[in-house]
Amino acid sequence: MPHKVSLSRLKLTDFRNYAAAALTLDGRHAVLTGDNGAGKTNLMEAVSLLSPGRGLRRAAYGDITRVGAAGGFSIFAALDGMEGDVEIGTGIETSEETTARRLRINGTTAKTADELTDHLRLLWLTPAMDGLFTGASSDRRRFLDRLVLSLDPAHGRRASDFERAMRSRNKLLDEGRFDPSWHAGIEEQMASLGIAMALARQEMLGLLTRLIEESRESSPFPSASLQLSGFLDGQFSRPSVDLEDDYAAMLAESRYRDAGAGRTLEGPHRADLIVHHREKAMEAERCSTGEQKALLVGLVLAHARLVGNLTGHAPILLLDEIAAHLDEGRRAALFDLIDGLGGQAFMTGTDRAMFSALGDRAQFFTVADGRVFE
Ligand SMILES: Nc1ncnc2c1ncn2[C@@H]1O[C@H](COP(=O)(O)OP(=O)(O)OP(=O)(O)O)[C@@H](O)[C@H]1O
Repeated sequence: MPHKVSLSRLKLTDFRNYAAAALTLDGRHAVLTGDNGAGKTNLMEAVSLLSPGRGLRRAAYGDITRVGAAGGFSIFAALDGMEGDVEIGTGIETSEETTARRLRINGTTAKTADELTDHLRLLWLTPAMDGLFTGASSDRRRFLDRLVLSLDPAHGRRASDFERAMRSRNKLLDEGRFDPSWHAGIEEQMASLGIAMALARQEMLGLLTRLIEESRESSPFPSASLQLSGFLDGQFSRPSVDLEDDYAAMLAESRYRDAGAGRTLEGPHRADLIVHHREKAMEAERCSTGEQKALLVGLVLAHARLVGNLTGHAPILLLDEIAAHLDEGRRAALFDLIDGLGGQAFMTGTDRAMFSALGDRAQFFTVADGRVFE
């Protein structure tokens, strides 16, 4: 069983609808129940900001600050983390738009938010992700990149460096500048970063596929088969240096075409994650709403198991309204599966009775009007 990483304290100030709130957790799962609009998802969002990036809503930091607050928001958390006890403080100073947040780990300012991944890994599933299989490919790419990131923290830097290089190339093309040496430098950089990104995604899918196959029999959820499409299709077994050379050559050849299109038409930014319902041999997008949800839950839990196996530390799970729409038997099976992952899960719902099968495996909190109590 992987080591359990668990939050023991959470304090919020001027965060969404919380002027001030504090939770003391005892290491079990945390169930948050309350009416619509009470602040359950806001609490999950606060926990999600203990990972790099903009959290589970991908919100602008300025929007997170409580309306009417004089300054910015802050989050404080204490946890038994991957390297032992740790205290994390994060937030922004003013409610004005900002792209950076302050981050202190054990009282020391962190250089980058990537340092958070030394202490905990977080995975989430929210109702906003329900349309993942039918929605835009950019959402699936982001989902996939989050999966990669939770195992390979360098993936985020790679992706943002690739984006930056691609923007420079697009700008040169837009300005009608076709200086071969300028382009070659940028395109070489794009090739090395882009191929590394694609290979990291492919490796992640390979690991996940193997794990899904191994646990197929015991899972109450349908199993997904996963493929990347749209970039390097069928070429992943080739040496990466050859892939880099080919991609750089492809970029060099397509300068005029890309200038006409106003963007770079080939690359890891065009890849898509293709998911099939394995037992039905059906594309996920053609499955029913309930089947899609079950596939997604199965996928996220398989990934949580993978992170636990590979890092030796179970990730913290944020599962927003996960038990809704499930019958009693399926809910109980789901809770057993979540508990069996060995980590701490945060779960929300409107009705406490929905979580009764968790019994004393969970600590129950009531959320009402921006207040939270046991
Ligand atoms: N920056 C903000 N300042 C103050 N209130 C905010 C801010 N952002 C969001 N809210 C409010 O927070 C409230 C709680 O939102 P949240 O999404 O957490 O509810 P919830 O308990 O998850 O509800 P549901 O069951 O409907 O999903 C909403 O009424 C929303 O208007």
